[in-house]
Amino acid sequence: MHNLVLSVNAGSSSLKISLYTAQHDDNDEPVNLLLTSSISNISAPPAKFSFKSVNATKDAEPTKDAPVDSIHDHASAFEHFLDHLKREANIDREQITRICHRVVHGGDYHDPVIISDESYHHIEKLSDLAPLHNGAALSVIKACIANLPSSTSIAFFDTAFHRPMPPYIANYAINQTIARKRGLKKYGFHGLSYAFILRSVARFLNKPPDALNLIVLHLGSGASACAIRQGLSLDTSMGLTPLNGLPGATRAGAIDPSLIFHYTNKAGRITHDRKAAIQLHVTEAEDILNTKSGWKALTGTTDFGVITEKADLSNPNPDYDENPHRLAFDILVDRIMDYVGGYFLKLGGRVDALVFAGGIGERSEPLRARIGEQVKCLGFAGLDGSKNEAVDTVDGSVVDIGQGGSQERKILVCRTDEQLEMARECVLKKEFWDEPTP
Ligand SMILES: Nc1ncnc2c1ncn2[C@@H]1O[C@H](COP(=O)(O)OP(=O)(O)O)[C@@H](O)[C@H]1O
Ligand SMILES: CC(=O)OP(=O)(O)O
Ligand SMILES: [Mg+2]
Repeated sequence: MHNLVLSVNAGSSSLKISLYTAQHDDNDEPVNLLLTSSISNISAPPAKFSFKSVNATKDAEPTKDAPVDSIHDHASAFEHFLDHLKREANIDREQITRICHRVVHGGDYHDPVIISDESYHHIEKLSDLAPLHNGAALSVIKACIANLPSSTSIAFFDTAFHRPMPPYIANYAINQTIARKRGLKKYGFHGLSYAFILRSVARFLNKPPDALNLIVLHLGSGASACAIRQGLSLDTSMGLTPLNGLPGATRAGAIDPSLIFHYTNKAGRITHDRKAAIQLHVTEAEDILNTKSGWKALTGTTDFGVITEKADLSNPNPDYDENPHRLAFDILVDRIMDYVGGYFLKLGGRVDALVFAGGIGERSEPLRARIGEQVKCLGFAGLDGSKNEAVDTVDGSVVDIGQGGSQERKILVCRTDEQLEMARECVLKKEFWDEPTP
């Protein structure tokens, strides 16, 4: 076996890894999955390690959510994965010829690029604009260069999907000379996920992607919404950085920008994390809003599953001082409504589907139920309760949870897979296979 493609997704709290064989001669699917691994809770230790070979009995026993004390960041998570791969899965590292890396902020890079000194430094320079992400991805890229020297690392960018956003949506109402000089505009993120979702929903609905209008909610540790018009990103809730828009595990989401100067008088001081693999130059305010806010600040947990359990959702008159979990839940529902309502209007009401994705979107049945109820006023038929409960029992990447079978506006769940999106594109792009590996 040779020509294996490893695909690595450094999220803010997780590292998700898949290994595929490249299938250049197969017209149907360019890749074939061999194994998946994920390390979650990286920012809320102990990290949890999972590993599953497609051919589990032959290769290795699956591992699920095993706590690992030695994992404290993305680089140590990746090293743990490599050790496991060597010990348990009987896979020779030399066979891995291409490694795809999800890089959240690409700035003005749109197409995927092979990692070179130049592209590495481009990504490094953007680290301050994605403080929870670019440095983490670079630490994994470094580990690949050290541990898998014969493979080619390729960066794929979350920002690329949002390139078609019209200027009146992507630009802020600030001085445009300064904005252009410094690249201060809305970039948008979770683009690899939105690309996967668009492709999967198009196949599910049997329509070409460029005929689809969607409102997609990618709700994970970082959460964002996206309006897709005729297969192109029209608007998205994250901005210059992944901080804006919906709140997340440790992120505040959109706030009045003046708030930071009232929150702390040290707002502008530059903070330094001496342990960080890449030195960041972010202010105290950015650090607070990125790492000490969101669900963690409101409730003490970053796990939205725990928040949902403790939210006492059947209580119609919650006491928010007594129950911060309910406050967190209701804040998320409220902010989602802002985007769903706004995007519905921007799409002129022509919406083929509302799609839930990401760790929360795929697993939180109560959150989907609440949103499903609220969007009825927009002409959605509402959720089918039993389909909503049974999502985990249905195979495939897309599940219809709406009432009836033929609604005009569907409500769907999509099991998003950024690793697969990158690996497919890697195999389909001839340029990544023409050059001999270094
Ligand atoms: N059963 C559940 N119900 C609601 N939320 C869940 C559940 N299980 C996991 N989650 C949430 O999913 C989040 C992880 O989402 P994911 O998209 O995998 O994260 P990342 O942004 O790191 O890629 C966790 O932080 C947790 O809050
Ligand atoms: C962009 C972003 O926030 O990604 P994640 O949700 O994976 O942290
Ligand atoms: Mg993610």
